[in-house]
Amino acid sequence: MIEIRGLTKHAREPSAAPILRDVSLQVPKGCLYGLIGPGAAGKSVLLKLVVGLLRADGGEILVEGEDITQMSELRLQAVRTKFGMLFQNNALFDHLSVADNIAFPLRRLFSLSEDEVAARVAERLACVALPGFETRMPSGLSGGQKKRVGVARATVSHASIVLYDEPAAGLDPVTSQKIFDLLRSEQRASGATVIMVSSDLDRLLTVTDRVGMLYRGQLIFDGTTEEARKTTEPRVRQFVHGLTEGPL
Ligand SMILES: Nc1ncnc2c1ncn2[C@@H]1O[C@H](COP(=O)(O)OP(=O)(O)OP(=O)(O)O)[C@@H](O)[C@H]1O
Repeated sequence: MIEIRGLTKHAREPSAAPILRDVSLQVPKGCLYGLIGPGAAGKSVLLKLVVGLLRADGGEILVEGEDITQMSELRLQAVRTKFGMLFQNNALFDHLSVADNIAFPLRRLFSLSEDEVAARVAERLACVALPGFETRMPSGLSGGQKKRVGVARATVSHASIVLYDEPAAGLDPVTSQKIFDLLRSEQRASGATVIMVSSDLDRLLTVTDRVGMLYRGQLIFDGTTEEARKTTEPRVRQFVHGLTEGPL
């Protein structure tokens, strides 16, 4: 369970509007939560605050009951073992093989034998339909394959919370749908709590349980996927249905 209360993040320039303003939402345990909103609404910043990569200027972020906004870096590192994350633009390490990329969080956060690491990597590669790709280098992979390696890395430590930032950006429609289906089946199998940012609303909403919409740093909608589809809130309705006419 992730509970965000009154979260505020100021912009670097004091005169600019805050990046996030008094955002409160709950992501229940085992929920796949879709975070939507126009560009620069604050979605990526919210994910970075939840994982403690950025510090909040106000409010609380309770991760399984513990407020991470007040934690020391040392304590945060321990809490990060609960997290898996797929960043925007894959963020694979180009100088590391596929296997070393996937093993990275395992080696950093846990003390496992190399045999155990290799077994976990092979199992993850099979799950993302890339069996035997261990020794390949990221530069030799297609965009969709890189995303799948990213999914393997985000889920290799069996994290109870997984954050995905634009997991299918830049992929063709069929590959995108396969990535979303993969993320959904991973989430069902693991029971993880997931927050997913995506601008591919048509596909995102086929896999989410709940949806939140950020607009200019404020949460203007929080509800089930069904409620998001049926809402009469003009900005949310326009965004969810991709309408050209409306207040946005
Ligand atoms: N590390 C940071 N420190 C300060 N400001 C930041 C940081 N990262 C992003 N911003 C600013 O915060 C605002 C929100 O950015 P964010 O990346 O969260 O938007 P987003 O909703 O994810 O947009 P997009 O869909 O375009 O990726 C932007 O104005 C951006 O310039």
